[in-house]
Amino acid sequence: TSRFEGVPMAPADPILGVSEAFKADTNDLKLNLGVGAYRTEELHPYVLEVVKKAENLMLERGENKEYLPIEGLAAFNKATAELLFGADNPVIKEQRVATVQGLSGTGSLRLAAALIERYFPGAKVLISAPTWGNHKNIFNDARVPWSEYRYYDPKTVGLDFEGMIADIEAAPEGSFVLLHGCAHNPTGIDPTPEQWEKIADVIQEKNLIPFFDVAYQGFASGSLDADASSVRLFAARGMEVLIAQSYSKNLGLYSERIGAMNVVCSSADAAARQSDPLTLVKSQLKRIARPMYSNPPIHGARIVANVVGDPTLFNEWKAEMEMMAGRIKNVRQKLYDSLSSKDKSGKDWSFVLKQIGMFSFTGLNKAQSDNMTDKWHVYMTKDGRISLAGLSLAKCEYLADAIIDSYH
Ligand SMILES: Cc1[nH+]cc(COP(=O)(O)O)c(/C=N/[C@@H](CC(=O)O)C(=O)O)c1O
Repeated sequence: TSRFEGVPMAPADPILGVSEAFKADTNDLKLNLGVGAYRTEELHPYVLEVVKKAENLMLERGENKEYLPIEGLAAFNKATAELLFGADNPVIKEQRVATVQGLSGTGSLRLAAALIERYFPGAKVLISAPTWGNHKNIFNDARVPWSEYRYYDPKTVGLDFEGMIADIEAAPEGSFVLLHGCAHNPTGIDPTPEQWEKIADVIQEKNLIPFFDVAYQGFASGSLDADASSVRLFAARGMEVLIAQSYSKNLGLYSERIGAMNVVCSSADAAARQSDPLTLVKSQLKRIARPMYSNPPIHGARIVANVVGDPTLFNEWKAEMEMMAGRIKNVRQKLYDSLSSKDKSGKDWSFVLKQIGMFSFTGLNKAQSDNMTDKWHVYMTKDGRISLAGLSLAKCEYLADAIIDSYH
């Protein structure tokens, strides 16, 4: 007998496990609306043109594969902070941002969780109800306590703003509040600019710490600046903020694992570098990263630095992001049209149009989601989320039939 027999079977991942089930399905009607990964109208994965151009440039240069510093590629760290805030933002000019390259969004969130666990003992993180399927795992494994703030209101299929504010107001001083920068996952429901102002007010009044997860900058609206407006609003108030970034979706670098952890500190006493909070925080993020993975992979960092660093490539990237966001908006509209023309029940499907980003939160419960898969071969997460990025215009009628059948 093996000494590993006592190891229990881990549950399938609520999101990535759906892709495994999809692959196993032999029915050619099958649709993978599970994982949030962009697909073309032909439902193929998409490598951005600018990524190919940057990689050709890199190949011609014949760069080496020496270890990166623990904090990552300097050119990437500079570019990623400037993308997030805008190069002329005071937090950049005053050098009040510490940036450490992370293993994409997940790895960056994990670095921050480890920092919280180590230097903010007892502090908890407030996460939205519902939230991205991996947030709870990340904080559980980092042994950081969390609790939920109300976010989704099934009655209005909208934001429960009063509940959200009440739960944030009730949080103990010094708690971290995890916020989705844009394109909330899984609901696709974002606060309005006025609501973001109120959220910032409450976090400031209650002396809480804002912690942004920015996984879709530029991919939600097609504009890098618009999608970063919530983060920039908090920074403009002089607040200290944690921000995790990912280039999985907006630059299509899913498996390159490229992202960053940014910390905005209120004071950056550049002279007294030793006691400067940024230096202290960066030193501890490095201390955490070294035994975890030592130093990050260089390839994705170079791609981002090359794309952002070259004005032609940067503009081409913006155009490709608008194209991707545009295709998803078209699919969203076509799905809405199909649902409202096919469904005779009089149900109001306009929530499908109001939601932003990659996902639509259908309101289908677990049993109904199971019906989508078992009967219609539509693969989606059991919280009722569908990734529109995996949907083509050609398949919208079929999906509408499946949703209507599953609802009623
Ligand atoms: C909000 C959010 N934050 C972080 C991540 C992590 O992505 P990374 O590739 O580590 O940078 C994802 C990925 N979301 C999609 C894929 C996944 O679950 O990993 C998803 O929700 O389908 C998010 O949706």
